[in-house]
Amino acid sequence: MSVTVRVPAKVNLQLGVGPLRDDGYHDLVNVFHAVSLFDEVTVTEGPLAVTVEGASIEGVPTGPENLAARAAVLLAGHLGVEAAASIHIRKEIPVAGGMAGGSADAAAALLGCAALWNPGLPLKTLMELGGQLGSDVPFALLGGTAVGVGRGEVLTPLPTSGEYHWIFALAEGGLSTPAVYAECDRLRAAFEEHAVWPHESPALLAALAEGDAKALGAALTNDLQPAALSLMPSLQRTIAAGRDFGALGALVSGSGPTCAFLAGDAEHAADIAAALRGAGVARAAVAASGPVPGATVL
Ligand SMILES: C[C@@](CO)(OP(=O)(O)O)[C@H](O)COP(=O)(O)OP(=O)(O)OC[C@H]1O[C@@H](n2ccc(N)nc2=O)[C@H](O)[C@@H]1O
Ligand SMILES: Nc1ncnc2c1ncn2[C@@H]1O[C@H](COP(=O)(O)OP(=O)(O)O)[C@@H](O)[C@H]1O
Repeated sequence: MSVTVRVPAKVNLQLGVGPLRDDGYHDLVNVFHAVSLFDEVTVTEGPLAVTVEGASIEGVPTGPENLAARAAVLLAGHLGVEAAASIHIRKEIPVAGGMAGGSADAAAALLGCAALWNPGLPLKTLMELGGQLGSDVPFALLGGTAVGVGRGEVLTPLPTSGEYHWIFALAEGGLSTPAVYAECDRLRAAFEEHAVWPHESPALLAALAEGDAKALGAALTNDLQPAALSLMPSLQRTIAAGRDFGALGALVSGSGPTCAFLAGDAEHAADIAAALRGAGVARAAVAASGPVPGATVL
């Protein structure tokens, strides 16, 4: 028997990063938004294995360290069953791109394996297990738009109106999430900036509730952006180009290096994507929309 799960990428609409905690993590205010770039994960009963296909899959492990395999092993342990899951990942989400592709695959594997081994398992249990695998995994199960606090794993769905049109400029190569957090701490220390306790942005929440893309564009923020730009200065040109081409908002997605641009409608998004491709400031530029549902069995 086999189950296929479709799971979305995320962009962070607000990433407020608090001080470094004793456990090596930062307290966050992390406004997640699921967008229509998807990985597809097929789980088939059989010996534990991972295969990956996609146009750009360099760096994705196929051994037990793949987050999808770790998810299968964690769930099997929780249920007291054998981790008999042969996992195939069709990758569209950029790797190490700040769009939570690995977390998405872990979420999809949890849902797919649960469908095979214990179909009645509550989503809440899967989200708790997901939080043990990575801070972004619970959101990939939930989808939509939500604010995450703690490490980002304690989620509250946010009310939104309408559909938002995005362009994602993909970079050559990736950025390591721990390295970007470490660079954020280094820059803060170097400039004697004291990390303040982050709060949800009232302007952002109002824009989302009203479906006001222009106001949302103006309210997008990412405290990791200076660190990502410091590690990959070429991203400054990418961000500037998107603004020049009329994006309503522009920022690095999470820990980067993918850059996200907000457009007024689908046509505007297609125009900005074409202009970014023509300007040669990105490996690729793809249009997508949000919010979309979280991991879903097909
Ligand atoms: C930055 C964000 C924004 O959503 O994602 P990406 O943009 O990389 O996808 C997340 O905070 C990444 O979440 P995730 O990729 O699940 O990270 P984890 O596996 O939990 O942690 C990896 C490492 O990132 C750092 N980390 C992560 C979360 C957090 N709140 N504080 C941290 O300092 C720690 O160094 C940790 O060891
Ligand atoms: N299923 C997976 N897909 C992608 N990367 C994975 C996966 N499992 C483990 N990884 C590792 O996680 C790293 C971060 O990948 P990813 O989740 O795509 O990026 P980000 O954390 O920037 O959103 C990769 O470089 C890779 O080594």
